[in-house]
Amino acid sequence: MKTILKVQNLCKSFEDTQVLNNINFEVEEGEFIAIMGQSGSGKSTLLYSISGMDRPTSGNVLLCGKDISKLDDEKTSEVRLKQMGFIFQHSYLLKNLSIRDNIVLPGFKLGKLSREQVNQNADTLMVKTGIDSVAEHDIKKVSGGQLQRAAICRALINQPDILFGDEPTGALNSSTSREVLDIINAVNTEGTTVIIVTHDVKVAARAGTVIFLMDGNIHDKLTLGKHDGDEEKTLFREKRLYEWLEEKAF
Ligand SMILES: Nc1ncnc2c1ncn2[C@@H]1O[C@H](COP(=O)(O)OP(=O)(O)OP(=O)(O)O)[C@@H](O)[C@H]1O
Repeated sequence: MKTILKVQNLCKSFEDTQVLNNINFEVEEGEFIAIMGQSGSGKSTLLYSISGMDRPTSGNVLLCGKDISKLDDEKTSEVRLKQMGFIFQHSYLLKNLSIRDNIVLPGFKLGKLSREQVNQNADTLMVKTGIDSVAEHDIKKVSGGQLQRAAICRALINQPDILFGDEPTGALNSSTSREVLDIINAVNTEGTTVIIVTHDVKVAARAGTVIFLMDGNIHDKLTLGKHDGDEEKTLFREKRLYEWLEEKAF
């Protein structure tokens, strides 16, 4: 297996408050990592520092062997557009644009493929995620679950190496959340590396490895192995994770 992301001695401070202390970990291509930890432990700060959304105070972040932590803003944006996809709790789709137009936008911006090819790829993604019937709808006229699926399609339009998520199902009800998680698992099974921050055991139990942050340090890791979609095994994974978190007094 190839290492896709290598985080070395990563520290992050805001003014005189150190939030991340010397974080080290590696992610293999095709892994699914969940980052958990108490509120304020530094989960989002870690996600932003390894995905070019924020700059570490010190340390290195190697993406496919290339240090992205010292790149200027323009180069960082380029790396993010080409190699990373992002989903958040809220979809942040652009108002007054259709679902399709939101999805194709990063593809047009990258300009690697023709507009026709980008549109075809958007069609494939929308069929896969079950939103092809609302492709031309205004984003104000679709459900929260459909919006989040559209956000996933937008994140995947440039075939990123890594899909990052910050509480990607945090605003969804439980059945919609399950459907979105199934999509994320399917994307991962097809080979995209996934790294998400979550408080939710049901979300983290979909990951192969759970990293537990405490006060800006990696306190522990739990290996659950690849999720294969089996519902009974999902329940077992959730139970295993609950027990592990209980040990940590989470
Ligand atoms: N831009 C910022 N400026 C100053 N302090 C910040 C900034 N961003 C985060 N922090 C601080 O860093 C610490 C970690 O925040 P972070 O959002 O990473 O935690 P978290 O584990 O994701 O929390 P939560 O689960 O509540 O979202 C907090 O004390 C927070 O106040």
